[in-house]
Amino acid sequence: MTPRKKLQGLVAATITPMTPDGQVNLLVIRQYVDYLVSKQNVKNVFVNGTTGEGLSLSIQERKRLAEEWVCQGKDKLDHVIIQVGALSLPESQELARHAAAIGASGIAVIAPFFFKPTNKDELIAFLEKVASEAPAVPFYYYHIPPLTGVKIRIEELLDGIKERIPSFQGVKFSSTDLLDLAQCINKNKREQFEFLYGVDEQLLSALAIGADGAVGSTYNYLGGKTNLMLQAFAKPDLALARKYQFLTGEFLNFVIKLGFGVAQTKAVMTFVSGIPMGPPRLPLIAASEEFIVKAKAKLDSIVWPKGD
Ligand SMILES: CC(=O)N[C@H](C=O)[C@@H](O)[C@H](O)[C@H](O)CO
Ligand SMILES: CC(=O)C(=O)O
Repeated sequence: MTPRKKLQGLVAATITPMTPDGQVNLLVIRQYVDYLVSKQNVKNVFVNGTTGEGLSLSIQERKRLAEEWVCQGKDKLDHVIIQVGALSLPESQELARHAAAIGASGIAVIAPFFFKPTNKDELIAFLEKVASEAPAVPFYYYHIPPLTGVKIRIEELLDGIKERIPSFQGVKFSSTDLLDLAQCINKNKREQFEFLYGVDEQLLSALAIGADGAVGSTYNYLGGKTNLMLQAFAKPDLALARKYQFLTGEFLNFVIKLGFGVAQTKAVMTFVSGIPMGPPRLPLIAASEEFIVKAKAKLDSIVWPKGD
């Protein structure tokens, strides 16, 4: 496999823009790319994941979106990772082949979550069948146990994984189990795997333990502030890094209490960026006007550290 730049820093888990009548709106992806790069300083994206409602889209919609992100991201984005996981193995394989054909920089696979793998061997068997359809494309496992119910620990999963999946590159780690993350990082130093953390409200803790970067929904609209947290951490100016984590956390803590999910993320991104993200797809229901008013007031009230 050709050597590539290790993925570090922030990756925006992209929202899937929709028209008011619920069609995927490809026309705003170009503007979306420019917004992420110029306003949030975020140059990596993770498409068709949780935030992108990837599992609520048809295969055709997923392919068209992946194509649009790769096409619009050309010469602007560093990495375009496509989430190709699906409940059906052949569909997942088809999406993996498609991602490879259009030149995606990586693929990620979420664990099947209706019939669930109950142990490491079952999970690896599934992942291997998908990865082998795109053998030259860096492969990420997407670990999100609160949504999939698949709780197989990553420490266990990674043991010997390169022999089964030679393209294995890393994990998108959306679990609060920092002990598991720490053990993975400690045991896999030689492998150069990438650990991308996915619980935005506690990214600083994951960085402290050695995460390389992060994939998350909030980097769509708080990417700039979170980049400043990363810079402070690298310096290191821990007091400043904490300040950023406390403030982004203050916003998330507030909206989580109101009820916060992908529908609300779409609404927040719409008022912050000005790009119409539209409604979510059923079974998700659009955020209420009351939520939007309160969330906007909260975000506007936050006083960020000076020098920014
Ligand atoms: C469950 C979920 O959507 N997790 C996202 C990524 O994995 C996060 O980016 C969260 O949206 C974020 O941490 C806010 O809670
Ligand atoms: C947060 C994330 O990574 C996702 O939406 O898939």
